[in-house]
Amino acid sequence: MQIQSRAEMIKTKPIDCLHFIDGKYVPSKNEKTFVNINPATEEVMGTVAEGGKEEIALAVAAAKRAFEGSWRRMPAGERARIIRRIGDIILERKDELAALESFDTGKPYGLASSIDIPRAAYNFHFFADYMASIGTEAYQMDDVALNYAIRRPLGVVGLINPWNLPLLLMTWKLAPCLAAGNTAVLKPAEWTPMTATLLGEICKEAGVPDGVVNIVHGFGPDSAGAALTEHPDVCAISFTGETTTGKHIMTAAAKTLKRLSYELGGKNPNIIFADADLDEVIETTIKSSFINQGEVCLCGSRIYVERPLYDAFVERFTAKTKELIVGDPLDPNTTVGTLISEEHYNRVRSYVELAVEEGGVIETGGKRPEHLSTGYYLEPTIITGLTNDCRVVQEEIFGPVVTILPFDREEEVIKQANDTHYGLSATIWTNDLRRAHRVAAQIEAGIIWVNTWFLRDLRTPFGGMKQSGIGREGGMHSFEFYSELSNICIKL
Ligand SMILES: O=C(O)C(=O)/C=C/C=C/O
Repeated sequence: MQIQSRAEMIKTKPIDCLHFIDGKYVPSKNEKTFVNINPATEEVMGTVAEGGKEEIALAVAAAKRAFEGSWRRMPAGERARIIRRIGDIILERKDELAALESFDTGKPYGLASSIDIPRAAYNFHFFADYMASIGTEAYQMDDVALNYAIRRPLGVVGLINPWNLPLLLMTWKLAPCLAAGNTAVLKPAEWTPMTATLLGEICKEAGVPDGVVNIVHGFGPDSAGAALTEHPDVCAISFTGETTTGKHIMTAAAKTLKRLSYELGGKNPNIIFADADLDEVIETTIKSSFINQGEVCLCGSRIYVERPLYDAFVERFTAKTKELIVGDPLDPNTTVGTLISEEHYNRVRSYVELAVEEGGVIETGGKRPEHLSTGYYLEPTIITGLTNDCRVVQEEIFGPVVTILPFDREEEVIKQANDTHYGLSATIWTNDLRRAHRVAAQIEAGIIWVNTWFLRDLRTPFGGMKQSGIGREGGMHSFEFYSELSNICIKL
């Protein structure tokens, strides 16, 4: 059955994407567009307006007007009600959004429907509630003076978003940005424009005033992305994506001294001690290795197993991996969909070839499934026999590819886990409570899970260290980024 005919079953069709500026859908001034490819069919499923300097200028001007207009003066309770309503409408349109997210990314429809879209709605619900509870600080200087801090919004904020969890990550930024009273210009990833486009009308329907949320499609360099990072009226940029792109944005933003929040790349260790519960480890490690085709910055792609458990783990994990179903993202039985694009597919494939050159053993996967001649499909891949200094163990692959290395001592695996210029997340499996705390405290990562993975409390600090990011978002940390504090000292 053709993939598109399954889409009929889901009753959603791909959409052409215009910019959303000042509350209206508009094409680029120069009418330029680019094509949107469905990664499962490799066919053009629509066109996308290609924005540049001009569209960014219009969007930032609209955001500035809206900021100076009603939005920043809106009572927090009213703003919270509108933000909560955005979450409600996302849930009302879940099936449509999940289908579009699956068309754009090639991820299984079931994953978009169960994780991506509900979490996008929750991002708004969480920050609508959280904003009511935040305070600031006050200090008495004996009977001489009283100090108290007030919190103000920044103004116009640029949000630059990745293609792996498009709506989840865009709303992870937009919700607190709005809750803090800012206005926003969003630049979706060029490969995933459709749910971002719908977010415009969803915000409008929820009561967001025109100009508060603006969406401009386009590319990075010499396009909408670059223009956003250079615009003098944009006072902050929150970016999720590759470390190299982050460095380019920092250079551009320096000229106007923009505040930056970065969640960048990762090459996350998954450390499994011999005392761990193997059934539990296997079940979760299948997810932390291959969910979303391994295209999650938090995936534990470097697996380290204590030697007594190594053979049993490799055998059981490989067998379980072979049971994963690679296929049509719209098929309810599919657990692994396509990679995002031909370019990314070739890049991930090249790492599998490199692994063999570096002496690795492909325990399973590494190829296009025979029965899938069209679409950017790659089998989940397990590689053993490498050493920690191999490029395949050091470099972010961002695909369904993991390496497994044995270790003998705690000190050794901590050293190996930290031997990377990344520092985003880590997973530790052990039932030894003291060891769990001791090892976690020594792993250089911003987010560390023990006996679980991707369990998210949105109040917690979220972000990476080293080359994996700058700053934290989540709970109060988001408000720290999306607002300014002023201390007022009153002489008594
Ligand atoms: O769970 C989150 O809030 C989040 O930011 C996930 C990021 C995943 C990136 O690939």
